[in-house]
Amino acid sequence: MKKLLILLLVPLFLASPDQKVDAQKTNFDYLDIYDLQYVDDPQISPDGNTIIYVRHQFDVMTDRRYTNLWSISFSGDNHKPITSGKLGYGTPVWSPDGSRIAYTSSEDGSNQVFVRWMDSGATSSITNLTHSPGNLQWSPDGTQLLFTINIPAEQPKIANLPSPPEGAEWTEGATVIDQVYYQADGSFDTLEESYSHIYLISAEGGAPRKLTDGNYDHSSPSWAPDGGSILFTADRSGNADLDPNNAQIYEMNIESGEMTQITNKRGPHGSPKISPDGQYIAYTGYEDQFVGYQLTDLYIMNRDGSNLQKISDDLDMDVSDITWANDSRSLYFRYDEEGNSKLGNIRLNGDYVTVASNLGTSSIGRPYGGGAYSVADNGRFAISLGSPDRPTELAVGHFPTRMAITQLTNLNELFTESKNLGVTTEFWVDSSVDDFEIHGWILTPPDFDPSQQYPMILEIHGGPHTNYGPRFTPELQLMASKGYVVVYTNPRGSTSYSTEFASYINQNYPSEDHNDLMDAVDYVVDLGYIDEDRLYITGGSGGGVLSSWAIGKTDRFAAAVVAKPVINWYSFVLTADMYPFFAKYWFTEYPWDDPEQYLERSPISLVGNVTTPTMLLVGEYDYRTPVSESQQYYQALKLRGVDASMVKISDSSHSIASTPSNLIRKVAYILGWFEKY
Ligand SMILES: CC(=O)N[C@@H](C)C(=O)N[C@@H](C)C(=O)O
Repeated sequence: MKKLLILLLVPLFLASPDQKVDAQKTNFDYLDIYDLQYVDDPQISPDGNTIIYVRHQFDVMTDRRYTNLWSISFSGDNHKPITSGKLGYGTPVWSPDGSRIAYTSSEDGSNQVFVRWMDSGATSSITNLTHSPGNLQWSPDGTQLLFTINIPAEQPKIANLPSPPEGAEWTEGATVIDQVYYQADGSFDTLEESYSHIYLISAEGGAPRKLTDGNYDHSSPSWAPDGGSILFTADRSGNADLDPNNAQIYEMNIESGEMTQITNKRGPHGSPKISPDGQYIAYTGYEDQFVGYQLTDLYIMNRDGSNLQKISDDLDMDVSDITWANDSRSLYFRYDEEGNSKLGNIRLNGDYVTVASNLGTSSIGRPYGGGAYSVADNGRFAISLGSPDRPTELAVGHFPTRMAITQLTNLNELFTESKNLGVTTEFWVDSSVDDFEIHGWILTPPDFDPSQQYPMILEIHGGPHTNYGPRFTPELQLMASKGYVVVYTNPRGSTSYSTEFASYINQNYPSEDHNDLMDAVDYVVDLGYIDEDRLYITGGSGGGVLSSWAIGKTDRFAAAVVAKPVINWYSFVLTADMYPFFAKYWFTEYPWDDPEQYLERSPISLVGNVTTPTMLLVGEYDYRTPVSESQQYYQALKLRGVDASMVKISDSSHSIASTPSNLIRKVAYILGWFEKY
């Protein structure tokens, strides 16, 4: 695999000239993050003439991300705002005739559905909801909209408490928890028990009609082309919480409310969509094997569920975000291939082609995959276009004629013109343990000169079933701008290569993924410009697992920052927010039945070897890899007399990069720790 590519790339890399810095430009610095602008969720009109997209910006005074809707024609003219201000406007959807858009906004204080008439600009909120709407879907005739909201269930009452005397100041009280999911990373408060339901509302407003019932979650609603019924997914078994990953597809007749279950195989059945000719249902998913990673495939079947066929056999990469082509003969889909996020088109016989590459996200953190697209009836499409050198912009193209993909926006032109950035170079390295080849990237500092010696940071991704790629990453650019060579890779377990590569670490994590990381370090060190006394290691979440595992195996790193790690799988599955999934899919037994299985792959089992000065870094409200994981490692290191510190980031969930100031803190503490050693 990839031998030829290595031969081509390595000499190219070795021959690369010094990176010249422009004296007129300054290096990318912490506060520059607030100047970045990102394009997201581009929605092309049904006639392909206009694109509405969501523009992300950051406010340095409130430290918040705000979003507005902008409009631009397919030719790139007439670029103008639809909304303005420092609030949240998002999820735009065109009505089928292109005369209106629906979107959600918090401009009235709480999130509501809005409709805008495109010719006059008249805009109105059409809901008065007490909970945030999502998944807006126009009916085919444009008269109605579907949406979902989370409705709280009745809360338990265990104690009959006396009321405090008039004027008394008692403490707050108690939080009563009796549901399986009582915390979710990103929500700082304890969760109320709630269920997602589908609603229907007239596109001109009025009282919404609740279509679904019961204590079950209902997701991904979509219309049948005749408007008479809808599809959605739900796990109505009554045991969805403890037995996750098992959503089935249902069809509901809108008039009668009658519901038919269409699928029955155990496993996730995601995003069902009926073909425009009404003949087929397409969905993404798999038949559950109860393992940490399984490939998400694309299936089609008849409307009644018969003649089920997997059509993505040739792809061997996860399929997401499917959209039927207008002629019902193919589907557009998103996938990641070798660390590159792409838009594809697949015919019903399984033949597929890449329509566009380098899709980008609006993340200011690390270089994870993702991206968004939409396609008009005539094959014109809009994508969020990424690049290693700038934030995500808007681009358009046409399928199947394959007109050149044209970047329409340049929101960051002045930024990129005034900044010296690090340069990203790809490499592949042979695994030292088997036949896999490991893909990675080197981000060199703006003034890089290969005849000099540089400190190097190995930065490791989490998931573990995700991928990094040559994408714009403010987090790692900040490290490069401070003079570090930053190396990041996709060790085995990463997605976007093959099922064999991603599933290698099923119930086997960490394992040879550690060797892959060390092979990448050896490769870059051998290039001759790394000061081996200044090798550093960091990584977050799954990357926290692998960085703490690494310092238990080797003392080659001068210092480590283990960010939001899992240190002890036993405690992790009993404290993490998604514990039913982790316990059932990442391990074969519960921890009390087989503690050995948990301990042997826990970084805490290697802490007795660690001599590397180590900082732990975690968000104070991280409910995915809870603070107690970092504490265990910190306390063990202290007991052993190893240099250690622990940084708890205030007001932060697992997604430290979701607030600019917290991302800045994360990088500054990492670099501060490395500078000490
Ligand atoms: C499935 C999941 O949430 N895994 C976490 C342990 C993780 O590694 N998250 C990654 C994506 C991160 O970088 O936060």
